[in-house]
Amino acid sequence: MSIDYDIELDGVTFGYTRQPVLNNVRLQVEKGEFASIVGPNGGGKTTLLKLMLGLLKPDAGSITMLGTTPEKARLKIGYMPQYSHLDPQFPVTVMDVVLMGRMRKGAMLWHSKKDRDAAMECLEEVQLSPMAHHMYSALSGGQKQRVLIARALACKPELLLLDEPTSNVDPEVQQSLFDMLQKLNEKMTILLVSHDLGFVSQVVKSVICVSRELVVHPTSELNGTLIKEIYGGDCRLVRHDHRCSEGGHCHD
Ligand SMILES: Nc1ncnc2c1ncn2[C@@H]1O[C@H](COP(=O)(O)OP(=O)(O)OP(=O)(O)O)[C@@H](O)[C@H]1O
Repeated sequence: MSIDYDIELDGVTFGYTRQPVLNNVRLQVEKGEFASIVGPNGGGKTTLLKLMLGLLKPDAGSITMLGTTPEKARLKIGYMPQYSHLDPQFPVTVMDVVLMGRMRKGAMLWHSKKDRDAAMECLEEVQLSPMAHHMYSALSGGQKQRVLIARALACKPELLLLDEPTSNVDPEVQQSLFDMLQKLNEKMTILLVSHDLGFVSQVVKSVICVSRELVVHPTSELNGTLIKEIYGGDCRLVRHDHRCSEGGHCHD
């Protein structure tokens, strides 16, 4: 039986200058997978996501997303960027922010009832529908993250790419984001970038380490030596007990 991959990179090399940021990257993420990219600052994680979205073009190698080119697949990929360019004080409602995810090239500036219904469904998904008409600026950090995830969901994606979804939120909020992402993973493939190996090792089935080269590990392989390899000498050790099997993943 052939395996269905949502993300396939073969021999991808890319550099902003002559110096490559990513070198000969090979990667396959199966449909339904929950995978994470980890690695040191400047290791090329965000660059890898931008290549997957077709926002950057590889110097060598090929990228297949949802069985087609990144450009063609883009409408079926929900993307939450690392730092939202949205001014947190900008006077927009929660609904306005989610509707931004429904905007298409050449689309009108007004939104149809269908758009509004779809945006409300996404807010229900992240348990924020009662706040649809609240000002975005009045929300907590964790609620803002949820709204941005709802915006990424608004295009009804088959694949969700999240760049640092847990930055600037406290452990309790991280836990609720974690629960929410696991629920979403029942319906779509998720790839997230995170510095937080503690968070990642609880959630995902495989960890993709990016530091110019790329290595994929099952989360069960994560240990102090490997973490040092990923992040360099000075790092916080994260202990976790976690097993992966074909039937899914579970905690000891
Ligand atoms: N637009 C750009 N022009 C030139 N160099 C860039 C550009 N964007 C990123 N870089 C460089 O490419 C390298 C990889 O950057 P990237 O943002 O992909 O890393 P990252 O792993 O996401 O880092 P972080 O964890 O800090 O977000 C870095 O050395 C960065 O300085």
